[in-house]
Amino acid sequence: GWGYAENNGPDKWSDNFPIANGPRQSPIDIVPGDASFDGGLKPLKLKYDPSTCLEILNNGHSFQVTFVDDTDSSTLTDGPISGIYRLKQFHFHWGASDDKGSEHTVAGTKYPAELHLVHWNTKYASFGEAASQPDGLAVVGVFLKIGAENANLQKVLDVFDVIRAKGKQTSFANFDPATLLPGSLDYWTYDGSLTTPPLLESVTWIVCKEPISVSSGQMAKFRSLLFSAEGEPECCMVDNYRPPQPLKGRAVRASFK
Ligand SMILES: NS(=O)(=O)c1ccc(NC(=O)NCCCCO)cc1
Ligand SMILES: [Zn+2]
Repeated sequence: GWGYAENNGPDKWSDNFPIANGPRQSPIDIVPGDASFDGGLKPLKLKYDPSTCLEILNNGHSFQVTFVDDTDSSTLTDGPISGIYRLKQFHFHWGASDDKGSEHTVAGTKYPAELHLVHWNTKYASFGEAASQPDGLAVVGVFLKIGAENANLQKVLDVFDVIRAKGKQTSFANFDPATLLPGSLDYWTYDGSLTTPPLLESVTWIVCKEPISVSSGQMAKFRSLLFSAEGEPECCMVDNYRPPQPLKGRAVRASFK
């Protein structure tokens, strides 16, 4: 299956997923000077209920925290979208060293990691149905920058020992993903895709301008996870990011001046 190695990584994904060369692929390099301020963009409205937090899983590509999404308890509204989008999961992408790891870049700058909060449009019956629609998904991206230890993030890192290998999962209750958001919710937005196979072109991307902090020691903890399953040769989960893709004429709008 697909991965991030030389033989199955981003340069090979188009073999099985030809949409990899499509017109609205993600991530992209965001050039602030090329983004156009849109006064019509509303502030993001994120309303998360910690009691909808369900479990944490190592899926062999990243780790993800999944949420109960059978009611409108944890939602994204306003911002660049219309209607109600429900939180399904959040996950991260990161590098083997602090000089790389984010998927989106800002004027060529790579951050050590990037958080993705994945939401689906409730005008569709399910995440899977929404994922195949051009307005089906909305992903909020938050950059992580090396600095002070992040106590909220540490709550997630503290369970890594039990999900070290691919396929491991454990219950993870009462975590509030709002604690991982930056102080300012200024954002850039553009039409894009999933950044991993199936690379579906169904994502309204909402990338926050302000990063959150992570310490170098915490980044080392991310790198203690494994791409490999128990009983397989150990392969550290690092560099699980897709590089920026061609903009192909897309507009990037800014919610701020
Ligand atoms: N990195 S990302 O663009 O935020 C992302 C989010 C979800 C997924 N995929 C996912 O949740 N499920 C895969 C199956 C989608 C079709 O049902 C892949 C990439
Ligand atoms: Zn992602």
